[in-house]
Amino acid sequence: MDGDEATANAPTTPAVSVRDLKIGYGSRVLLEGASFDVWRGEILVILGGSGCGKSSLMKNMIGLYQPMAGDVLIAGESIVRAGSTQRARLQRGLGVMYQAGALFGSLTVLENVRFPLDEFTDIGLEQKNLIARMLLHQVEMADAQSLMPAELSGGMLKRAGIARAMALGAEILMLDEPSAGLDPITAANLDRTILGLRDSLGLTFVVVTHELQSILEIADRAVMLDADARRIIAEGVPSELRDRSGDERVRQFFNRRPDAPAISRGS
Ligand SMILES: Nc1ncnc2c1ncn2[C@@H]1O[C@H](COP(=O)(O)OP(=O)(O)OP(=O)(O)O)[C@@H](O)[C@H]1O
Repeated sequence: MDGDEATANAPTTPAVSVRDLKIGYGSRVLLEGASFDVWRGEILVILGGSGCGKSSLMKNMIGLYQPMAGDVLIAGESIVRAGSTQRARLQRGLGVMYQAGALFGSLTVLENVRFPLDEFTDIGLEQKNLIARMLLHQVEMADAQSLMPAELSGGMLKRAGIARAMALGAEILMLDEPSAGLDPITAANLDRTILGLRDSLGLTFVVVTHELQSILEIADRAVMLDADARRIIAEGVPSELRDRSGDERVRQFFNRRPDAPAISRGS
């Protein structure tokens, strides 16, 4: 048996691989020794309390910031060590939605979704409009294409942001706090859309959130960060982390207990 050949042909390259990553700002370290994989078609959630570095981790994963040490591989290629051309190519395979959807206020919803195609492709206008409408249809926003962002509800802004993140055909979507600021029903509907996109298009999602309900609903796996430990303190299936984690900090999070000391709250 040819082991090398088997390895080369095995469909085991993660969509994203985070390897011994150390991140921070200036001399301040937020997280170190972080390693995990995101598999194709998987929804992986990054969770943890406020300020533990979830968004910063995501920004390092998409090559927006340079980590202090370690590596991030996108489909096997390092986005950390990539030159600018290679990095731009890798980034085009990553669709990113920032917290508020970040739409341009002076453009219609359709124009916002079309924007990456206007910027990065030579496709004709009719074709681009067709793609943008199709994307809006996929996020259940077909009727809103002519509206301005100011006319949209919070949930609609997020949906339009997701459609725009998909415009260049990204297979990996990174969503920063998609349910933040949404009422529970709107958040649940958005969760359903995210699951639908994964199921119908096979997209891979990395979702930063601390919305417990959302985590339990959509995540195949979660990695949990902790500000004090500056490490990943848990990784696994959310319901198993909730029910079986031996770590009090993890149980506190999943059982919605406030930031009480991990000890002394027992019986
Ligand atoms: N560009 C930056 N320069 C310096 N410090 C930053 C920068 N961005 C974030 N920070 C700091 O890093 C820490 C982690 O921030 P980050 O936004 O990554 O956390 P988070 O877990 O996503 O928080 P939240 O859940 O509140 O959004 C915070 O103390 C923040 O002030």
